[in-house]
Amino acid sequence: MTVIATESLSKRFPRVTALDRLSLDIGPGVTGLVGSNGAGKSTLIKILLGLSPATEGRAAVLGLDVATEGAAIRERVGYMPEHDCLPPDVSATEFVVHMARMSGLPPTAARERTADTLRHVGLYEERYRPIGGYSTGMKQRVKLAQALVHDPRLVLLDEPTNGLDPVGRDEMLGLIRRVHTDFGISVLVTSHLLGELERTCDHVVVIDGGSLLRSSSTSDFTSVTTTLAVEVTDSDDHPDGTGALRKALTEAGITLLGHDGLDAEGLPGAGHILLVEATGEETYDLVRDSVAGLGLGLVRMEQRRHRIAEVFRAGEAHQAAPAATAGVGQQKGSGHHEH
Ligand SMILES: Nc1ncnc2c1ncn2[C@@H]1O[C@H](COP(=O)(O)OP(=O)(O)OP(=O)(O)O)[C@@H](O)[C@H]1O
Repeated sequence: MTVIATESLSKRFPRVTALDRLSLDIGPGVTGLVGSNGAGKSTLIKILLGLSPATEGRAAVLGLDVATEGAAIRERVGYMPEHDCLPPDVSATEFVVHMARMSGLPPTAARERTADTLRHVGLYEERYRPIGGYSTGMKQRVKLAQALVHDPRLVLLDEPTNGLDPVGRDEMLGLIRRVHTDFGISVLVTSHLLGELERTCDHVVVIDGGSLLRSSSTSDFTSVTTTLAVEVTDSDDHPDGTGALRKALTEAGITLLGHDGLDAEGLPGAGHILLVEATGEETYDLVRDSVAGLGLGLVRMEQRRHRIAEVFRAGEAHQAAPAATAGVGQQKGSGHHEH
C-alpha cells in the first residue's frame, strides 16, 4: 500500500528550484526524509498537505490528490511544523483541545483525546501550565501531541528533534517510533541528522537540491560491507600497537582503508580503529596472525555495516563537484562507500 506517492514533482520559486522532478513511493511505517538545510524537505511537506501548489508533477497522500483534495488530506494527516508556533499564554491542554476542535472533534472527544495524547508524549503533569514557561523539549512534545490528537493515519513531522539535547532527542525519537508501533500511524519524519533516522526509521529517503538521491529500506542502507574494523591494544614492545599493526598488514599486502573517522555518528574510538578491506576468509586469518605475531591484544575485529551518513556524504560530494556526476550508485569501488 502506498501512503505517499509523488510523480516528477517540481516546485520552482523565482530564484530557486526547491523540488526538481521528485518521484517517490512511500509505504506504511516510519520513513525518514533526509537532506541538508534547503534540500526541499519543508517544501515537500507543504505540497503534501495541499497547502502549497506544485509547479509541475503530481502527488497523492493516502490516495488523495494534493491539488484537489487538500482538505480531505488534512483531516487524515497530522502535521508538526518545524518552527516555534505555539501561543505562550495558554496551557498545553487548552491548545491541544483547540486543535482537536479545529479538526472537527466534538467537545468531549476533543478533551479525551487531548488527555490521551498529552499522556502519550509525557506531558501529563504539566498540562495545565502556560506553554510560554515550557522548555524546548516540552514545546516539541506539544507540537507532536497536536499532530496526533485527531487520530490521523499519517503524521508529517518536520525536524522534530530540532533544538533538543541528546537525551531529549532520544526521547523524541522513542516517542516517534511508538506513534507507529502503538497506534499504527504512519510517520514521515524529516531530519538533517542521519544517525538518528538510522535508528528510528524503517525506510529512508535522501534528497538533495530537491532531487532524489536514494530511497531504500534502512537495512539496505546499512548492509554489511567488506570492511573489517580492527582495534588492538598497545604493548611494551609496541607502544603504538595500531601503528605497528598497520605496518605489518601493509607489508602482508592487505589494503587498509584508513582510520575510522565516523565517531561523530556514534562509532567509538576515533583514530585507533583500522579499517581493513576483507577479500575473503584469509584476511581474518592474516589479521589474527599479525596481531598475535606482534604480541598485541585484539580488542575487536568486526565486519562493518554501512552507515547512512556515508551515502549522504556521497551526495554532498556530488553537490560540491557536479562535473564528477558522482551519484550514490556510482560510488562503487571507492573503499567503504561500496555497496
Ligand atoms: N516561499 C519561498 N520563496 C522562495 N524560496 C523558497 C520559499 N520556500 C522555500 N524556498 C527555498 O526553497 C529551497 C528549499 O527550502 P525548504 O525549506 O523546503 O528546505 P528544507 O530542506 O526544509 O530546509 P530547512 O531544514 O532549512 O527548512 C531553499 O533554497 C529555500 O530558500
